[in-house]
This record gives sequence, structure tokens and C-alpha cells, in this order.
Amino acid sequence: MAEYNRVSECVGLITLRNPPVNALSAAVRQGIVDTVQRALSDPNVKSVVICGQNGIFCGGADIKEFRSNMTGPPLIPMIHAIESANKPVVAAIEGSALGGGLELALGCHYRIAHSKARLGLPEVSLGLLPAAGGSQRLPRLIGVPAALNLITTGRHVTAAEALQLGIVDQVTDHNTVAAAVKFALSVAGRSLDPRRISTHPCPQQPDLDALFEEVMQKVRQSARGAIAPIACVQAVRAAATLPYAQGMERERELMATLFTSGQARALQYCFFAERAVGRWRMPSGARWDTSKPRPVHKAAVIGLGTMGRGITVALAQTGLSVIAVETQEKQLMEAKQAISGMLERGAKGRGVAPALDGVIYSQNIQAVADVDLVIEAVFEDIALKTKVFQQLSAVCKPGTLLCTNTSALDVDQLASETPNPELVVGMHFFAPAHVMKLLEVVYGPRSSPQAVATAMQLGKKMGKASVAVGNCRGFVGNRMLKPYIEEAFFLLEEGATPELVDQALEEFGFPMGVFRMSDLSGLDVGWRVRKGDGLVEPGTASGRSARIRQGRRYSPLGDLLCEEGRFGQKTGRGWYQYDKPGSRVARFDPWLHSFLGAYRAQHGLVARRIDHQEVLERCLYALINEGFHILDDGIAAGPEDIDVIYVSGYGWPRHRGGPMFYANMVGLAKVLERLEHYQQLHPEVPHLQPSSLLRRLVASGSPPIHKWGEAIKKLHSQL
Ligand SMILES: CC/C=C\C/C=C/C(=O)SCCNC(=O)CCNC(=O)[C@H](O)C(C)(C)COP(=O)(O)OP(=O)(O)OC[C@H]1O[C@@H](n2cnc3c(N)ncnc32)[C@H](O)[C@@H]1OP(=O)(O)O
Repeated sequence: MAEYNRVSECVGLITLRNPPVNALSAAVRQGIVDTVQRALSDPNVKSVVICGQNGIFCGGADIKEFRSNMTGPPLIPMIHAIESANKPVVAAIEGSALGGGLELALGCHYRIAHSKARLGLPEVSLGLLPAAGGSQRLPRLIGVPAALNLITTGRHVTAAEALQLGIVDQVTDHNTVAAAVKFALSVAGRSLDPRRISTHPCPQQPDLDALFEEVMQKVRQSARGAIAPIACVQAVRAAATLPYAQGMERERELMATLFTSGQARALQYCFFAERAVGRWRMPSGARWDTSKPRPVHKAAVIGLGTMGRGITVALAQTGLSVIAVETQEKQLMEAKQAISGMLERGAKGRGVAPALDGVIYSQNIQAVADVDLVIEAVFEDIALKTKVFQQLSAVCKPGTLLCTNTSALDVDQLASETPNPELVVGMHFFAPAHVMKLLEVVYGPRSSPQAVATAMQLGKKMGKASVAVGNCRGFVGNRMLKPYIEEAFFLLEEGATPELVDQALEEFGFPMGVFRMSDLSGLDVGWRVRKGDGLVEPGTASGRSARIRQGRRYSPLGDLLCEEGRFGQKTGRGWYQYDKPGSRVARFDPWLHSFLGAYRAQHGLVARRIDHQEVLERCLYALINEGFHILDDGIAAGPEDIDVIYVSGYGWPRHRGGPMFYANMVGLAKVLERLEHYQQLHPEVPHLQPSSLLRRLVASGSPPIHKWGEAIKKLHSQL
């Protein structure tokens, strides 16, 4: 919908009305077409202003419409009609002008923005390109290099940067609509030809071919298989080399391919999934909209190792006052220096003052007496954490929320050691905690809805993709990672190499394959866990029985590497070799390959040829299968929760939508069939046994992913 008013006697004011972001739905497009026509045909109107209601200009095309039959007037002729108008049309940009919203503004003759507004063409992040003329108009307005940067990254720019680039004509700190109306009056009657961007050539650019070649190479490298960034470069190239009409034809062709692609579906699914996980719910029936978070003004972090430092920075950057506690003086001093450095670097990047005064350092746990929330980040040891929780329960004011940063420990056990288990939740941060997007908020059976709501809200404030998950070993992310890593080990035993496995996974789109990732995080981490589980035995035994532990197939390869002191990058040796400890470039290691040969000989294993397809099926389907177990157990509320966790914290390629979305795309019946196939070949591997939920979903006709929730409920009620 678009509302029309005449203001200041001779300015037609068009207001887009489609909460919450004034997306360009069919009704809004129709409204714009009608009101523009009305303004242009009214002889009393000398100029026109277009704005959006509720302080937001326009969030772009209505993404929900993309999966239905599009009706209503198309965007391109609508924008063209505005640009060809014989009266000046001014866009009054508050809040956001994104995607089709900015394309609409580029069709206007002038653009006035509020200083807090953000502008951008983020279509690439939805697997698309700015196909309402944006890929053709923006390079003509701001030049090819700047347009390439904005269109291929989808980044949003501030009003100040937009002014500097020449996207907007004026920035105001005051009422944007009033400024735009005043501006519209001042330009009434002026020639509009120079203001019609589509009629301009692109600004001259020396050595265009070399520029495009360089950009294309960079984009291919960072895209990791995503096709939209490449199409964006091709569309801008058309703008730079073809007349406008032909450029528009190229834009249309490229968009036609992207629009129906699986990648666009995956990326748009991620967009909505990220928003859906904020609407969390617990098996008890508690939900986001019925649970009120507690106000948090002051927080504390206990333990200032790598995780505690990152968490302190993340909290301080939200403007909270933070008490950072470390009992050892030397470590406290080192942490203070490191945290100050991180705050300073972060503030520099964001052009703000560092929140150094927001952090108070203390060696004494008593200092946290009056905080609203504590995040304990001491060493991953249940006895130590229990002790800290007992101290905190004695020291903190009544009602203080006690959060534990743990990647695998039992949150409920910890809660049961405190007098108020309802105040305890897990907050599983990922290293480095001030950088990584993901936060798993872990609730136990006794966590109160208010405690979960508070942790979720705090996560959002810290800019995290926060996902509420149930309490189980490894929660969601690490629990699914276990079968994935185990399959990779088994593949090595059977004849694969770390290079082959990593290459298959990296070609799939992971930034790092499983072995390069393990080298980065440290092989000793898993070793310690396996030792704790009683799985590690001396490596001298041979044969099949030496590779069966606790009744299931077990590969001791990781343990054997650790026994050699090969902990990964930090020791300069792991699954690969590195120039020196801490170096990041992984190189082929002849030692590792002869070690694998000797290991296979010792255990009577005959190496066979393994292809990329087997690597992907075994590693990914084992991980996905665990995802189905997690859904069946009610640990994750829906497939979106799992997918957001994997895309934002585990490097799953976003253009493949997350593991559960991927399973849906591949076809549940196919995933089931391949799991059954591998399970027959490896009966001693329980994680290849298809989950009963997967079987039940296939038996009920493999409903599409957005219907899994209903299907799971129905299937559970039939049990
Ligand atoms: C045929 C096509 C031809 C031409 C090409 C044009 C293509 C496009 O324009 S594609 C769309 C490009 N626009 C975007 O990618 C912007 C997406 N939106 C955002 O980035 C943000 O929503 C925002 C910055 C505009 C506002 O952020 P915030 O205030 O944090 O709100 P939320 O993100 O939580 O969003 C609130 C609510 O609105 C829904 N929503 C947002 N944008 C759209 C949209 N473009 N279409 C449909 N719905 C949108 C969002 O999903 C939230 O609702 P739910 O919580 O119910 O999911």
C-alpha cells in the first residue's frame, strides 16, 4: 500500500505502508504506480517525495513473494516510470533503503538521507542480484569499482559513506521528510535530464578488462561455490560495456538463472531461519513471547582465559558494565592488557570510543556481589565449575542469573549443585567469543523461561545468532560434529588421505576440511575428551578388535598423533605439517602418509580408492542423521535451529542452507537409502544407522522442510 497526500501546497507526498519494513509487495507496487500517476497528472503538484512509514524507507522486494506466483505490477517499469517523470521525484530515506528499496530510490531524481540511515544492495546474500536496474544504475552513478564492491558484497553503507560515494545528494540530522519536501520545492522546474541515471554512461575506468579479471578472481575465491557473486560481477560488466537497454537485458538473463536456483532458495531460507530462531520455545511450553527477560545492567565474567577474555569484550561492547574476575594476579594483568587491546581494535574498526572504562578487573569473586548476570568461563572441568557455581551462589545477590560457558558439560548437573537451579543456563560461545556469530543458549529441565529469555536477549544484544537448545552431551553443534569427525577418521583407515577428505569438503563449500579444522583447533582437545570417556588405550594392539571400543568401531588415529606430540598448528605438526608452530599454511607431510601406511599394515587394513562422493555422503549424512536424532529428542526445536547453528558456527556453506535444509534438497529418501547402504557395509558404526525420525518422515511422504515441525508433532503423537 502507498498513501498519497499533498503537502506544502504543491508537493505530492507518497508514503509506503507495509510494516515492518515497507517491503515492495504486490500491493505496495500497485500503490506506488497509482500514486505516482496521480501526482504526475495533478497540475497543482510541482514535485514529488517518496518516503516510508515508521522511520524506514524500504527493505526491498518482498522476499516472501519469491516462492509464490508473483502478481501485481513489476518493479522495473514502475521504477522506469518514476525516472521518466517530468516532475522531480525525491526519495526521503530514513532507516533502511535496501535492495529493491534502493533501486526505487535510484530511479528517483534526488535522494535525501537521514544521518542514521543505511543503504545497500544485499541481493547477493539472498542468492540474487539487484535486478530492478540496480546493477545498471549504481555503476553509472558511483563508478564501476565502488559499485562492484557494494553489489558483490551486499554490504550496507552509512548515510555519510553514501554521500561520499555520491549515492545520496544530502544528509540531514533532522526530519528527513521535511528536508526532502523543502528540497523538492527548491528543484521544481529544473531540467531533469542530468538526473536520469540510466541515461548516463558509466564513468570512464582505465583498463576495464584487468579490473574485471582481478575482481572476478577474488570473488570466485571468496564465493566458495556460490554463484550469485559471480553473476553480480557479470551484470556490472554489462553496465560498464553495454548501452543501458542491453545491460538491462543481461541483468534479466542473469537474474532468471539465479531466481530459480537451489542456492537462492537456500540463502533465502537462511534469512528467515535466522529470524525464526529468535522465536524460541522449550518442551515445557515456555516461549519467547510469553517469557519476559530480566534487565541486565551489570554483568561479570569469571575466568579470563581465551574464552573469558572474548566474552568480556563482547559484553563490554554492548555498553554493559562488566566485572572481570581472575584469581591469579599475573593472569589478571595479562588478561587486562589483552582485553584492552581487543576493545581498542574493535572500537577503531567501528569508529567509536573503546569501552575501556566499562570493565573493572578483580582478583576477588566477592566483587560480583551486585551483578545481574554472571558468565563463568573457567577451565572445562565439572568439579571446578561446580566449585565456582557454589561460590557464586553464596556471593551473588538473590536472583542473579548464573551462566556457564561450556561446550559439552552437563548444565543440569551444574544447576543441581546450586540452591536456585532455575537461574542456571549454559551459554556456549565459540572462539574467539567477541568475533564468532554463534551462541548456543542451553536450558536444562529446571532452567526458568525467564533465565532463557534473558540469555537469549543478551546474545542478541551482543550481535550473536543465539539459538536455544536442550541439554545433552555436546548440545547441538558438537554432538553432530562427532559422527562427522569419526567418519573422516574411518575414511583414512580405509585408504583416504587428509588431503582428499579436506578437498572434498572444501569443494562442497566448507572454509576448511575436517583435518585442517582439527589442526587449527588443536588435536589435544578431542584427545582429552576421549580420555575422559575411557576410550583411549595404548596404541600397540593390532587387528580389528583393537579398533572396537565400548562395543563400536573406534579409530585411535587421532590419539596416536597426540601421543607423538602432534597437536596441530600450535605444535607445527598434526594432520599436516607447518613451517613453524603457530603457522597457518598446511603442507603435505610425508611422515603422516608413511604413518598411515604403517597403521593400515599393523591393523590388516587394505587401502582402497575412495572418491569425493563417498567422503561427502559418509561425513555429511552421518552428521545429518545425528541432526534427526536431535530433532526427535527435542534438543533442537526445529530444523532451522540446527541450520543456523551450522551456518553461523561450523562453516557450513550458507548457499547450501545448513545440513537439514541440504538433506531436504537432496531428498530424504536418498539420504535414508545412502545411510542404509553404508550401515550395511559398516554394521559396527551405530551413527550410520538411520534415525527413526528420518525413517518416519520418509514413510510419511518426505514432507518439505517447512512442514517438518507439524510432521514431527504428528509422528510423536502416533508413538
Ligand atoms: C523480482 C525481484 C527483482 C528485483 C530485485 C530486488 C530484490 C530485493 O529487493 S531482495 C530484498 C533485499 N532486501 C534485503 O535483503 C533486506 C532484508 N531485510 C533486512 O536486512 C532487515 O530486515 C532490515 C535491515 C530491513 C530490518 O532489520 P531489523 O529491524 O533487525 O528487522 P528484522 O530483520 O528482524 O525484520 C523484521 C521482519 O521483517 C521481515 N523482512 C525484512 N525484510 C524483508 C523483506 N525484504 N521481505 C519480506 N520480509 C522482510 C523479516 O523477515 C522479519 O519478519 P519475521 O521475523 O517474521 O521473519
